[in-house]
Amino acid sequence: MTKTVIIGTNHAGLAAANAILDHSGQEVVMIERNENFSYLSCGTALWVGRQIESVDGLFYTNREDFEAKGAKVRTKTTVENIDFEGKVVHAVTQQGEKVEESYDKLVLATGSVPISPKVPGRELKNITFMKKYEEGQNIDQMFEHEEIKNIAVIGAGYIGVEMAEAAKRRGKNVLLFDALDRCLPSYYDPWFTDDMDKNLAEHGIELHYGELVKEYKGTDKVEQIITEKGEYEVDLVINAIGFSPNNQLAKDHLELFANGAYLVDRHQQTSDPDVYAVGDCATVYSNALQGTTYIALASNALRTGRVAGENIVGNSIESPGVQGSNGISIFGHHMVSTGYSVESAAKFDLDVKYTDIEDTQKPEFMKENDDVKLRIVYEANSRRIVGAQMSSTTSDISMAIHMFSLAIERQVTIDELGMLDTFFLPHFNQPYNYINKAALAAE
Ligand SMILES: Cc1cc2nc3c(=O)[nH]c(=O)nc-3n(C[C@H](O)[C@H](O)[C@H](O)COP(=O)(O)OP(=O)(O)OC[C@H]3O[C@@H](n4cnc5c(N)ncnc54)[C@H](O)[C@@H]3O)c2cc1C
Ligand SMILES: NC(=O)C1=CN([C@@H]2O[C@H](COP(=O)(O)OP(=O)(O)OC[C@H]3O[C@@H](n4cnc5c(N)ncnc54)[C@H](O)[C@@H]3O)[C@@H](O)[C@H]2O)C=CC1
Repeated sequence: MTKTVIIGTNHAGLAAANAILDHSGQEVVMIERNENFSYLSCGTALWVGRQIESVDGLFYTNREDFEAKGAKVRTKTTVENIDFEGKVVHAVTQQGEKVEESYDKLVLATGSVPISPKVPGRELKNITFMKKYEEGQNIDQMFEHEEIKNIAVIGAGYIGVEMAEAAKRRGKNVLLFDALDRCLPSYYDPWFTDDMDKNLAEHGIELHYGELVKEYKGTDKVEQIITEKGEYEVDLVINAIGFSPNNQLAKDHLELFANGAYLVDRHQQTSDPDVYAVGDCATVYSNALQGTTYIALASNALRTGRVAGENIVGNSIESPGVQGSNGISIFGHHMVSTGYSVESAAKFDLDVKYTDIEDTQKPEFMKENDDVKLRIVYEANSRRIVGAQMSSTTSDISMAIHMFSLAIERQVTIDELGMLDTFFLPHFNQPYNYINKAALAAE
């Protein structure tokens, strides 16, 4: 009987536990410092912005599901340290009781922690992050109060843009700050983010780009934000300037990636053969980069958790690697991307070209139509596709990006895409689909 201890039971830890518990003869202990399980943080902005009726649906499992499969589940229990020689995990419960668990195999699924801007006044009340369920609940309750009028969101990445929309949907004044000169810089080129910035501004969100917070001012609660460009009255600050891997428990024992994530191979194994790392605390293999990188996404957490679990029970499977596919929809403006944008490719020294198209999805003669914008990024010498970005204000384009994700994984070239068999039916497509057209136009 192999005994596996899993530290952290959110998306990655749960996926690993499920993969192991699907096989007999396994002992699994799951340790989690929070009380709740499997919270889909992506729903926070939807709930706070009242786009969904309740938060209840944002939990997709619970401890009873895992106990029914024979796992021992320790919630409200924080792992304090790990004896890697003796293979023993030391933890403490919220009541202060010391517990320890020996292990044959260990899965680190401790996720990520929000990056906190080190500015004076950050300890004032009404300055919050947006990672945990409780933080989302707290923001939601504060939005109930009339006097909470001016909301500053620091960071115009995924969380920041989604929370800015949520606050605006609740009738608040919203100031959105970012260190860079646009929103969503990690995954999209300006050709796309300019449209999103226009969409945000048209919905009354005040954009403060290229503006760094220097200080928070107030007596007990935050009242003002000071930047190098001005001073702003605020009642609530939401910090969303990125995550860093939570490597607290093993940073002195395991090999680390440049940003501190646990370095893992394609089996999710760390430099200690009995220790696996999954989700936001670990690296991933990028098929676009053809190398190791760090991409914190729930989609990666689920897949890496499963790969680790399968390897622990003896199925020596390899991760197929990832493309960092992602999407966002703000006031009905949909954007999806996979792999690298032109700007992010440059950061990774990928020498790329790109081809763009703006088109309608159906023939002009159709009464109703959908707009679509597509950029395909490909490596200059190999001509293999390394990225794609798409947007539409009228239709769901998410399925198309999955095709580009597979194309990157399988190293399809831009020339192969030009003659890809895409069906023609006026209700859906033109005789030459916009994907074919963009690829055929590639230089
Ligand atoms: C607001 C928001 C919206 C998001 N939206 C999306 C989205 O739409 N799509 C997407 O793909 N991704 C999204 N993400 C990112 C996604 O949530 C993360 O990539 C995902 O949660 C990573 O899962 P994980 O299990 O690796 O880590 P985490 O979710 O960070 O979970 C780690 C767990 O480990 C526990 N833990 C840590 N240390 C200890 C310890 N010492 N002892 C015991 N327990 C410990 C923590 O309490 C936590 O429960 C969003 C994130 C946020 C914050
Ligand atoms: N739809 C989706 O797929 C979603 C994914 N996520 C994931 O969760 C993780 C965390 O999301 P975010 O916190 O939004 O990170 P992010 O990396 O997407 O955005 C962080 C933003 O903060 C800015 N920034 C950095 N330092 C700053 C500073 N000092 N002052 C002002 N701005 C600063 C950056 O320029 C960037 O625009 C990301 O990995 C993201 O992929 C989160 C929400 C939704």
